[in-house]
Amino acid sequence: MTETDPVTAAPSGKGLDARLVVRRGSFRLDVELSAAPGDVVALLGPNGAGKTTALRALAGLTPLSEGGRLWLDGVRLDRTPPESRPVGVVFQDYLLFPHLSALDNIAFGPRCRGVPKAEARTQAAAWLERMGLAEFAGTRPRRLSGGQAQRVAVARALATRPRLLLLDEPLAALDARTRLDVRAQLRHHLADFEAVAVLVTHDPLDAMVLADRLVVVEDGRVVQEGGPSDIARGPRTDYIAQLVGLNLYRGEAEGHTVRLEAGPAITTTERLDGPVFVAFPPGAVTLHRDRPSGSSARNLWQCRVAGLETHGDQIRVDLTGELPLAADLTTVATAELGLRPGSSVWATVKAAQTHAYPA
Ligand SMILES: Nc1ncnc2c1ncn2[C@@H]1O[C@H](COP(=O)(O)OP(=O)(O)OP(=O)(O)O)[C@@H](O)[C@H]1O
Repeated sequence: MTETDPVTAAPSGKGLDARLVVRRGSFRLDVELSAAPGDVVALLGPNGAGKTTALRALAGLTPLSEGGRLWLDGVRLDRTPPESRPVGVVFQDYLLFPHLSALDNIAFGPRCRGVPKAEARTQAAAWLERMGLAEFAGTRPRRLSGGQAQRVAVARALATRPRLLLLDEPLAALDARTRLDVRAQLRHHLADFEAVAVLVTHDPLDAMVLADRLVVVEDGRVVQEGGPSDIARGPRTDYIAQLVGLNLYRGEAEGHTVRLEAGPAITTTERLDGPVFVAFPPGAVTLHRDRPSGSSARNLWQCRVAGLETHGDQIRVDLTGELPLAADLTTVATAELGLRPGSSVWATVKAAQTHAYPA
């Protein structure tokens, strides 16, 4: 039984309305989550942030603690046992029944919900067809590839016509190529899905491609939420800035100058006053061996190379010094500058390439 307090009034309207309060040892999750039917929400966050705990609470596998609530389509769910919830779950490692064929794996859900066997199998065959897997109807899970198995798992969850679809790192176990295919197909199915979908992921690309809205969780709390492009343009924590590949600083603006809490000032194009964030991409940073004399860049800092790593077709240079920052350079530029850990360099960033916004 849950320890949840009775909630007096049912929220009006369809969709999900939840406050997920869960205690696990010294960890406390407290996350508000609401979504309309048709919404795809991604829960994004670092290891240990509480994403899986949130998903387990939605599925009913972990009880809510005091102060929590969970409503779906105007019905209170937190006292409903997991198997009776209109919830479909897709796990990262598929969890298909090994002794059942692909078709019977999908038919299992409708069967459990009282659909007669022949009808459940007809529905399952239609799902396999939709997934492009008709020829694998009689195949057992161990003979399916990772991508095929994950599609069967998605079909199995959707076949029960859930009002809430939960996806826990659904692409994490797939190799890069398969991931691309399954991501595209999943996007298509989620776009057609008429109820609420909640996706847990580490991968910002999965989140941005699959979800309409991102909810970023750190240490059991929501630290930022919004559309993918809003989050990418205006990250509000170091974790999110890293995720979307931006250098991020906090400071106090006075006109075009932002004095950082620790470190130097940054000149920006936006005119602002008061507490702000300033962000710029690593690609906006130019490095010089010697202090540049004729540079028009307003922002010039002396730095030391802390590390170098390959990042796509570029080299990501990790810099410490007056201002810790990441810079992206071509391999040729890195070689020409003779950069190695410990090298002393000057970094410039044009004001026009920074973006400042209220904190
Ligand atoms: N059974 C448990 N008992 C006590 N604490 C737990 C238990 N399971 C998880 N925790 C703690 O709860 C916190 C949240 O874990 P959770 O698995 O939800 O995070 P996550 O965001 O899903 O992380 P990851 O991305 O690594 O899967 C962590 O601090 C973890 O140590």
